[in-house]
Parts: sequence; structure tokens; C-alpha cells
Amino acid sequence: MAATSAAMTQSAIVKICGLSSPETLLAAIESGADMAGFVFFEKSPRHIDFETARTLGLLAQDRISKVALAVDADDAALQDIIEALAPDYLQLHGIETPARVAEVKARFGLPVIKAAGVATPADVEAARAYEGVADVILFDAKPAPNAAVPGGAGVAFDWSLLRGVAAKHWMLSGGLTPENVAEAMRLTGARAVDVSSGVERERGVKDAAKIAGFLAAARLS
Ligand SMILES: O=C(O)c1ccccc1N[C@@H]1O[C@H](COP(=O)(O)O)[C@@H](O)[C@H]1O
Repeated sequence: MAATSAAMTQSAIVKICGLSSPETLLAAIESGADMAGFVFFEKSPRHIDFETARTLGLLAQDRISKVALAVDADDAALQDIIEALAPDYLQLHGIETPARVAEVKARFGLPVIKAAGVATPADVEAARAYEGVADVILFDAKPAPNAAVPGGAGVAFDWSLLRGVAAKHWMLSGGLTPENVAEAMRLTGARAVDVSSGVERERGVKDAAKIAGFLAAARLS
């Protein structure tokens, strides 16, 4: 999957996150998405159990890169997730330190996407601590300190904070939609984008038409 990182400098990479049914996974594949995200976090409306992960993992096999999203998971939990889904990437979406990211990479041998919450210029600067440790830095809206779920809320941040961002391989997320993704990519220069809420008809329920619309808009950018 190193090719995905290389491609981030060329055509746009699109990740659809929070897929939880065969129908919506197939919609993402048929729309041409590059990466499918699966959430392993019980407080999320998109959480999937291991049996569902096994089913979706087999369906996705070799047709789309599988990303397992976890939040401050310990090694035992990550091992269970990997056994069920066989992901191509791990997305760490909690407050994992650079040292923890390095440890996860070394232990499991999978590329890591590390989410970095952004609300201020200092947050963008702080994310540099993951350069050379995480394979991809995912800039997302910073969750409230007391948020039960640290992502997937459909909240955007001030995209101008990313102008001139120095990270080598990075993705943009947070409140992206079929309507705003082109503008977000234009303003930030992002060549890789990640969406969850913006392609749902209701919280936690993906919509095939919105997935196709998001892909079309991102691909034109
Ligand atoms: O999608 C979730 O439920 C989720 C749960 C816990 C952490 C992150 C989660 N999703 C990620 O959040 C961002 C932004 O999502 P949205 O498009 O604003 O809804 C995205 O990277 C998802 O992968």
C-alpha cells in the first residue's frame, strides 16, 4: 500500500470512513474510492463488531484499501481488529503519542494514519511531531475535550490553517461534503480527503448517492 502514499502527490485519494454494511461498502468500491474506513470504537454509531469486520473485510479484499480506525486502543484490541479485518492501514484517532504510534507500527508492521485535531495554528505545528513516525497525518477538526466520540461529527475547521502545511503525506477531513470538498481541496491543496458524516442520510447511515457525489466532486478537483 505504499503506492497510496506515493499517489498522494498525484491524483486525489479518497477515503470513505465509517462503512458498516455490504451495500455501502460496495457503493464506495463502485464509486472508485481508494480507501474504506471501518470504525472500531463502541461509542461511535459506525462501530462494527468482529463478525461484521470479517464479512466486510472479505468483500473489500483487493478491491479497496481497508483502514481500521481505533481510538487509544491497546495492543490486545488492535490484535483482535487486525485478525478480524486484515487491514492495510491502521488509523489512530485518539491521543496516541508519537512514541505510541512508533510502537504500534513496529509491533504490527502496518502503515499508520494518525489523526491530528486542528483548531489553531499551534495544532498544525504540534502535528509535526508525527512527521517521520506516522505514514500519513490526517488533519481533522479538533474534538471538544469532553467529546464522547473524538471524530465523525461532521464538523469542519478553518481550512486556511493548512495553507502551506509542511507535512509530506497528509489527508484532510472534518465536515467534508459533496458540496464543499472541491473548495476545501482548492483552499488547502489537499490531494487526499476523508469523509464520514457528509456521505450519510442520517447519523451513522451511509448514502450510496452521496458517496458517488463525493467521489465525483473530489475527482474533478
Ligand atoms: O466516524 C466515526 O464515528 C469516528 C469515531 C471516532 C473517531 C473518528 C471517527 N471518524 C473520523 O472522523 C473524521 C471526520 O469525520 P466527518 O466527515 O467530519 O464526519 C474522519 O476522519 C473519520 O475517519
